[in-house]
Amino acid sequence: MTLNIGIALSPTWLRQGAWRRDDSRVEEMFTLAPYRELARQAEEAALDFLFCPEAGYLRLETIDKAPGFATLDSYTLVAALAATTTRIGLVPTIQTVYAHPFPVARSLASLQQISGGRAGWNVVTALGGEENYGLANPPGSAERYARAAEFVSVVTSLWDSFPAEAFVADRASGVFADATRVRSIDFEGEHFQIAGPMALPAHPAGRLPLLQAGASPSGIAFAGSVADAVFGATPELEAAREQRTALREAAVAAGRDAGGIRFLPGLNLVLAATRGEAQDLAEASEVDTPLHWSVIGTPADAADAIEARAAAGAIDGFIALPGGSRKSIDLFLDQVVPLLRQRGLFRDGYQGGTLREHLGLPG
Ligand SMILES: Cc1cc2nc3c(=O)[nH]c(=O)nc-3n(C[C@H](O)[C@H](O)[C@H](O)COP(=O)(O)O)c2cc1C
Repeated sequence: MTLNIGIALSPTWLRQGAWRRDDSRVEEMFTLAPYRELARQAEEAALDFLFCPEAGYLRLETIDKAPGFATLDSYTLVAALAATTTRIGLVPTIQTVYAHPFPVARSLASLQQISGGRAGWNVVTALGGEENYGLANPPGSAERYARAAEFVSVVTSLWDSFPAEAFVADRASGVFADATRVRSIDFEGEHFQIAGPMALPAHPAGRLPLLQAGASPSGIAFAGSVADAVFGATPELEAAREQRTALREAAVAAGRDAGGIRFLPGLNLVLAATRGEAQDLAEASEVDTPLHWSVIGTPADAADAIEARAAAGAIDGFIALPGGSRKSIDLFLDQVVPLLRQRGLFRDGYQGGTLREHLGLPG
């Protein structure tokens, strides 16, 4: 079995009290430098993708003590890294509750072009932040997912409205684009009215892979109909197995193959050469890990935990969230990933150039 492996591009190594370490380089957290370095290391380890969450608002209650949701904007950061990397996939998070599909479709199509087919999109229905969009309350779950379904449908129609093959650029005949293949979409939905077409062609690599995060029955049904992969928060193995099964059933209910959707839970990793050191690191950094599956231990402990969940049918891969200190990133990429390779759980090097290829999706 080949796992799909991403790594979070948010500064997970500064979480809770870890930013206070002498070597945390917290002063650089709003510059490109630490993320460019993480991207380079992750690409050397041939990971599938960089995954950038996005909260879009700040929790005032905790900002005095820890960064919380204070981060660079997800899309902007990923777009900057498209220029500093060549192989690794790039997955920003963009919410569908307050955004508008036309600029989102355009931004992602542009990212797909400038990255040479390495872009993806983590579709979320927003954690919060309604106060920043003139609303007193967030819309209810059913409404958010109905809008998300329409949003994704219109974005994909816009991507298809100017297909890659329509960009001809034939100097001899003077044909720039095959106008018969570029079409308006004239979309009239419940939430959006958009004529189109998209103002740039699709990339020949094909449609951007869609990730999704949301765990309610509506979220799972939505993922079943559109997502290629799902980011989850499942601390316990049994919960992970149940969510993976529910997602596979939702894909089948939506007329897709069960294997067309991959479950990739978050994996907190606080790593050190010995278990004792890892425990000390977790304690010193006040790392608190209730939300996600967690390993506090050695690289071998992490590889064992990953192998056990894969063998139990609980995961198709994971998104690494290294914490405690930057050392956890180094140990994950330099030691855990090679151990997974030795155990036949991860491919050797890149076998393609696009995110679709890294994820094993049909072209
Ligand atoms: C593991 C996980 C990660 C999430 N990451 C984000 C995120 O980065 N940004 C965001 O706005 N919402 C994020 N969400 C929130 C979801 O988009 C969604 O609003 C929330 O989970 C409620 O939907 P649900 O009831 O289907 O779970 C995340 C949710 C989960 C479960």
